[in-house]
Amino acid sequence: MRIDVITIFPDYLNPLREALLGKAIERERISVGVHDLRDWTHDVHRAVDDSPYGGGPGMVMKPDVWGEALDEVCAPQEATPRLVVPTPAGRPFDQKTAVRWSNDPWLVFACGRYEGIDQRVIDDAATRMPVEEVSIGDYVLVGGEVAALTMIEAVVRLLPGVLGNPLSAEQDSFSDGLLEGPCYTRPEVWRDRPVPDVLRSGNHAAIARWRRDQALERTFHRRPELLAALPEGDLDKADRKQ
Ligand SMILES: Nc1cc(-c2ccc3ccn(Cc4ccccc4)c3c2)n[nH]1
Repeated sequence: MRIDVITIFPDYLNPLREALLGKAIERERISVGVHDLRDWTHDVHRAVDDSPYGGGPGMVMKPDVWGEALDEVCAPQEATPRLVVPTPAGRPFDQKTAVRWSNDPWLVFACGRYEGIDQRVIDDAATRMPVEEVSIGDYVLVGGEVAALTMIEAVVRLLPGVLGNPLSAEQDSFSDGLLEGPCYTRPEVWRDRPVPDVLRSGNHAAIARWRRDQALERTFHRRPELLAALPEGDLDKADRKQ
């Protein structure tokens, strides 16, 4: 997978070079290009923003600069990129989206700042490539870089050969529609708190049942709407006793 990120703060994307994602780059599972939007300005001030038409607070990112940047970064090659535009006004990003995008050959992230990017940039790009305006949650960030890092991590960890233990991606929270239950490791007792006996019983059926019950209970208390969204028949008889 190729990933390109366009931003006025390229150093914000340095964490991509660390740890798991850094290893994925070293192993050439992904290639990452980070581009400074100001490289496509032509004025002495390298301006990327201007006042909003219609008035209002803040500034809007200029369409001409973004247009030239996207023309170059997304220039047609053997694959067509999916353009991802983080925004508080976007469709919610979720695990299903991460799984869908993990099959793409090329993702380009357009990271805005200020009050956002002139809408005509998105509308123009959509005539040449799939474009998705996406939110990572109902809270307001200052720019798109943190959202891009979040989504890139969620997608790249799903690629074969990236995670040390591929099973953990399959057993993710949300992969079965439920939240992850609690996890434990040594010591067996810590500050007078023992590990639940069932986890040391060696009875794998009982362990699986306990873990499922914990996931159901946690989902019921913290995210009840996820239970309502479970596909018909996903809750088996044993679950209904919960
Ligand atoms: N889930 C999520 C995404 C963002 C996000 C993404 C990109 C940008 C670009 C500029 N801003 C600041 C902004 C503040 C308010 C209204 C509009 C834009 C951004 C915020 N916030 N929260």
